[in-house]
Parts: sequence; structure tokens; C-alpha cells
Amino acid sequence: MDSLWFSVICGHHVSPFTMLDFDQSCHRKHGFSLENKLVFGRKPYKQALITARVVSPTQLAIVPSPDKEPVDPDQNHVAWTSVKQERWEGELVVLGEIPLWLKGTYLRNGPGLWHIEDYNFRHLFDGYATLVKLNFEDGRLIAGHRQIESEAYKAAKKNKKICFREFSEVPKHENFMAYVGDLAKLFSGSSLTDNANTGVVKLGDGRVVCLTETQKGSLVIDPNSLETLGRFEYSDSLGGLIHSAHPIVTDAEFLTLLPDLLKPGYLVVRMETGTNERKVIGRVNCSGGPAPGWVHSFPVTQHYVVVPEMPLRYCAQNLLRAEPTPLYKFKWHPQSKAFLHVMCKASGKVVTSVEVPLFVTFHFINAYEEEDEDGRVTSIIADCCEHHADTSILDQLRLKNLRFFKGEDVLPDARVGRFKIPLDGSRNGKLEAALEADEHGRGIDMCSINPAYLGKKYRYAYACGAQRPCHFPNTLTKLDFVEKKAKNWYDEGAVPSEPFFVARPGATEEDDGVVISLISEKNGGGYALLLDGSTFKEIARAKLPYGLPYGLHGCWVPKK
Ligand SMILES: CC1=C[C@H](O/C=C(C)\C=C\C2=C(C)CCCC2(C)C)OC1=O
Ligand SMILES: CC(/C=C/C=O)=C\C=C/O
Ligand SMILES: [Fe+2]
Repeated sequence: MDSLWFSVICGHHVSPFTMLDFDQSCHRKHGFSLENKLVFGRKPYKQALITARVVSPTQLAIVPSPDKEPVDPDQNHVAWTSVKQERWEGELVVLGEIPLWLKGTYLRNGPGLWHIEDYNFRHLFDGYATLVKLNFEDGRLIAGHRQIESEAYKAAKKNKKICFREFSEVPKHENFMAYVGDLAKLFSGSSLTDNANTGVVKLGDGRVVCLTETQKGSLVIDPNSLETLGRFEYSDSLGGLIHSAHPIVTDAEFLTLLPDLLKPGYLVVRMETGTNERKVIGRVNCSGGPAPGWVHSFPVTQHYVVVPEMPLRYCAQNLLRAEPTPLYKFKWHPQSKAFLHVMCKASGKVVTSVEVPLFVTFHFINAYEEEDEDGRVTSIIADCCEHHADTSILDQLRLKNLRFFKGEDVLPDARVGRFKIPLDGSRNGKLEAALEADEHGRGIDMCSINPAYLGKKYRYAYACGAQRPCHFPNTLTKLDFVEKKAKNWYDEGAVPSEPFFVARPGATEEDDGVVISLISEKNGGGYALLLDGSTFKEIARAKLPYGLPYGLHGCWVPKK
């Protein structure tokens, strides 16, 4: 318990206060002292200019980290180190200015705890979910983080071992019969994880849901307390075990894809806001391969859903294995080719399926329709963070690789892949870079756009790029698809998470707003960063009491 952070005393608010006041009141009320451990104020550190909401440390279920004292700082970057404790909340000191119009909560989800007892997980995606919040109001910022209480997480803590199948980790079986029993449970889905560690979305009715690739890993949370409220139960009988981890969510609906591993294809489904019932829009049959391609995400236009069929396909044999394969639950099938299918949202009809060059992507950025002079849709443009049809990025995201950086340039190249899908019956689509990849250091992933441009012609995207040499995307980049230029933000040794764009209410320009990112620093620290959406210059930053692990995707919950 060498460096625990308490989010301070119970039942009262003190703001602003000096460390001395704080320490004394803490001692008076609770009989413990913080011994200058709050080092996140402005210098001198004895003045911790925070407002503390008060949680007794005895109420915190503390998860001690097994990590030993840092030997080599490169191997112990806080981005890849388990979160220090289960939860924390407090006000941060803001340097710069938070726009007064920014009122609401940014939530970010991600895998933040990569060990149980002394067993260390292997892959970034295995970690138990850590939810982070940044609550902005009146230029002030209250931050917090909390572990998501999935069944998988609770069972692991209780039994001191992994109890469900994670991305690459599988529970260890005591004997062969236990293994066979577990396989049976795999088919029913009961052995699959509900560790909702990938994203978080705000539904049109206000419910906030954390998600992962398993359907059972859809968990409702309270965006203020970050408490896990329970499972989001899909009330339909569509079944299936997996879905896209990135549904398209608007105020009106929730669209997602349900891969069908038995009869290779995908169901395109829609859940109307205010309901828990998904209804089938239509079905796409795969054009190649023994199984559907992995659909981590997919794009939509105003009238169409684009269903990607990557040659990186789900693999039933690999699903059954106890030890991870180089491609985990997937298999690379270049001979099966790659396709994009376009489904009309209104009719559920597949209007075209085109073969495209082989590709690998986690994240589609956006898509839109191109029209001729008579307003007829002639083609669809779909953009994604494309890894040059190379699956090695999956291996690069093993914790062993992320924790080892000796200055070598090992991040595989990536580009903004721009697909052009003709709607004139042609059988082939094109794939080209939307801009010179050197503009963003030949690394690109973790993207966001102005949500008002979802499915529409757009000019800007925000993402993580690369400043070489590096082993992981280490810049924030603003992409301009008209000028074909990028603006880059970089802080040496820092690992920034997905830049998230929030539009200024009433804005008319696409990039009028702010970009939020959480930064994990090389010295173990961390801060929340706000960039101007237009100039891409820093407007504010606020240091966290300690650096947080890397996180994946976020959402914005505006203040009501
Ligand atoms: C990316 C990304 C992956 C990750 O996924 C987590 C899980 C638990 C995935 C599990 C599975 C597959 C990837 C393939 C099919 C089977 C199944 C076991 C459901 O979180 C991420 O962000
Ligand atoms: C971290 C990442 C993918 C996350 C998926 O949700 C990719 C990083 C580099 O491309
Ligand atoms: Fe993702």
C-alpha cells in the first residue's frame, strides 16, 4: 500500500483548502493523516487546491498492484500499469481555461486492471474495465474513476482467479472434465466475459451503457457515481453471443451488427430509443470465407449501413482453445478476399456487395453518400483507420510489447483508408489513403468526428497518430480531408487516449468545439487535456492525482 490515493474525508466539502487544513480536518474526523500524499496541487504541493468529495478510505475496496518498484521506467509506463485503486473522485486544478459552455461529463472506458493476485494478463484487451469521468461545469473540472462491477470482475476478485473467458485469457481448468464442462458453457455463452471494457455510449433516453464484444457485456452505469447499475438486457429473442463493440448511437436509435458464426453472415439490427428490443433491419450473407469477418466497428451513411467483411475472420477453433493463438479468436484468410456490403436502412435490402482490396481495421471513422447533379446517390465513401492489411497490430497490443519500448520504431504503419463503393452495379470498390500518411506519422487509430456529421460529408476527424520512433500511437492529430493536412499534438513519452470532439452549442463550423483526451505521462503522472477543435492548440489541462492506465473509447453526457 505504498501510494494509495484517498479521495478524501467523509461527508463534507472543503474548497479551496490548504494541505494543512485538509490534513487536520482529516485527522480530527477520521483519525488518519494523509502525510502529504496529495501531490497534485500547484507547487508548492502542500497546497492542494482541490475540492474534495469525501469517501472514507475504508469504503474503498483497494486493489493493490503487484507491480514491483519501477526498475526501468520504459517498462513501467503508467499507461500499461493496472489502476492503483478501485475508485477515486476529486476536483482538479485547471491550468488554462475551460470554456464556460462546456457543461457535462466526458466518460471514457477501457481495460485498466491487468492482473488478479499475482497472475498477470497478456493482452491490452484482457483488462478489467476502468471507467473515468471528467465532469465540466462553470470552468471547473471534477474527475473520477471507478472499476466496472461486471460479473467477471467480481468473480475474479472473490475467487482470486479469472473465472470467465476474456479476450485472450481463459480460466485455468483443474482437470480435463472441468475443461469439457467449460466448452459446453462456451456454446451457451455462460463462460464468456461480461467485462464491458471497450466503450461507453449514451442512449437517446439517457441511459449510459458500457460495452464490449460480448452481448452480455452491456452494462448500465450511473454517469455521476460511475456505479454499475446492472446488465442491459436485450428483450428480443435474437440470441447470438457477440456483436460489434461500436454500435452507432443517435438520439433516435442504436444500430449494431450481430455476426452469425453458424451460417456466415451478419444481422443488421436497430433498437429504437427508449426500448430494449432490437429489430432486424436485414441480413447480409458473407461473400467469402468460412466465417464472418471481425466487425469491431462499422460505418453508416444517411440511408445505408455498410457491413465490412474483413479477411480477419472469427475462428471457432481458436475460440475453443485454452491458449491464445497469434491472432487470438481470429484467423487471417487472404484467399477469402475482402468485401463491403451496403444495406438500405429503410428496406433492409443489400443494394450492393463489392470486393475491395484486403484490409485490416478496428475503427471506421465515418461514411457518406456521393451524388450526381440530379441528386442520385452514385457511390459511398467510407473511411477507416487501416493497417495495410497487416494483422501484426494485434500482437503489438500485447502488454509485453507495450511495456517494452527501447526507442525502436516498431509501431506498424497505418493510414486513413478511404473506400469508394460504387452503386452502379460494379463489382469492385477502391481503397486509397485519404491523405499522405506521413502527415500523421504513419500511425492512425482511435478516431472521433463531430457527431453532427455522422453519415454525412465531413471534413475533419480527430485521432491518435504517431511521432516516430514509437511503439504505440503517441500523438493527437486533427485530420483535414479537404486540405489533406494534419495538425499534430505531441508530449514526449506521453500516451494520449482517443481525442474526443465536443461541439460548442450553436456552432456552425464543423470544428467549432473542444477535443478532450486523457494523457498518461512517462513519469507516472497524468492529466486531462483540452484542445481547441479548430486551432488544435491547448486551451486547458488539469493534472490528475496519479496517471491512469490507457483507455479506449468515450462518450459525452451533456448536462440536462
Ligand atoms: C478491440 C477489442 C477487443 C476487446 O474484446 C474483448 C473481448 C472479450 C472479445 C471477445 C471475443 C472476440 C474478440 C471474438 C469472438 C469471441 C469473443 C470471445 C466474444 O475489446 C476491445 O476493445
Ligand atoms: C488501441 C487500439 C485499438 C483499440 C480497439 O478498440 C489500436 C491501437 C493502434 O492501432
Ligand atoms: Fe474500438
